[in-house]
Amino acid sequence: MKFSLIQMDIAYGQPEKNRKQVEDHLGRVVEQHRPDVVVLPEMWNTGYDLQRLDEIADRGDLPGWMAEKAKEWGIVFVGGSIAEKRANGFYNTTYVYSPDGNEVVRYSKVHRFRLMDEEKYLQPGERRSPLFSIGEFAAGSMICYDLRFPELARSLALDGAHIVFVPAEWPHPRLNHWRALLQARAIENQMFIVAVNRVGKGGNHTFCGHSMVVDPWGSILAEMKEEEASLTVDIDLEEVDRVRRKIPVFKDRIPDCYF
Ligand SMILES: O=C(O)CCC(=O)C(=O)O
Repeated sequence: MKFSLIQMDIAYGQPEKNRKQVEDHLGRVVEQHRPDVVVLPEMWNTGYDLQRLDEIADRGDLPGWMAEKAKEWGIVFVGGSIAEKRANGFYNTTYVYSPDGNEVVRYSKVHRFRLMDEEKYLQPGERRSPLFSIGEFAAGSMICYDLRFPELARSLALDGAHIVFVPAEWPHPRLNHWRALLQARAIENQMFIVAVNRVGKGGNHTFCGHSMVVDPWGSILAEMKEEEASLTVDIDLEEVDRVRRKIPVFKDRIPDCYF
């Protein structure tokens, strides 16, 4: 199965410009590589212009637009995440669509990143499983800072996830954390991690790119640098079961010992 990661710059607080950029990237990537799955970065419609969310957050247009794109291109579309306005506030939400344009899951980021003031502007997501299917395999999604909470990735793995997507806007100077945590989550849960970060500047932050695919053994199958680019990787999801048979971590867990 082919997975395309779109590592893009995001125009600060300019949703229309960003939608056009996504449309262009998507068309190019799909025509060139014919992927089965395409993944975008976090909050690709607005960037971290949190103070202007009332003006710029999506009010219900983008989910329908992403559904159409999934159908037009016949892809599983992991729509990164978008800033959206709901009746009770703003959320940072991932929508995933099947190739026939149906929504298969939506997940709003639960852990809010104080270093970038998320708790002042965004509501935490509701507690429900971000699990969905890609063919016969279970997949899950989390968003950026969620990566620091091994419990979430472990819950997805315990629910059967073979692959977890991590759309992000992860800034410098923590590139070393990004790389180490992605590998750690893949190794400890013996699953694929497909992580899509943005590049460029926004507000006071410079984002570090290095989107990558990590396999269940912890090897980085492919990694981008710090420029706008896309990456298409062939992933054999059956590798998860092979690794889990080799070192049967999930059989050897002793939940009673974990206080
Ligand atoms: O955890 C980090 O260092 C970065 C997290 C982040 O930038 C985010 O959640 O948007």
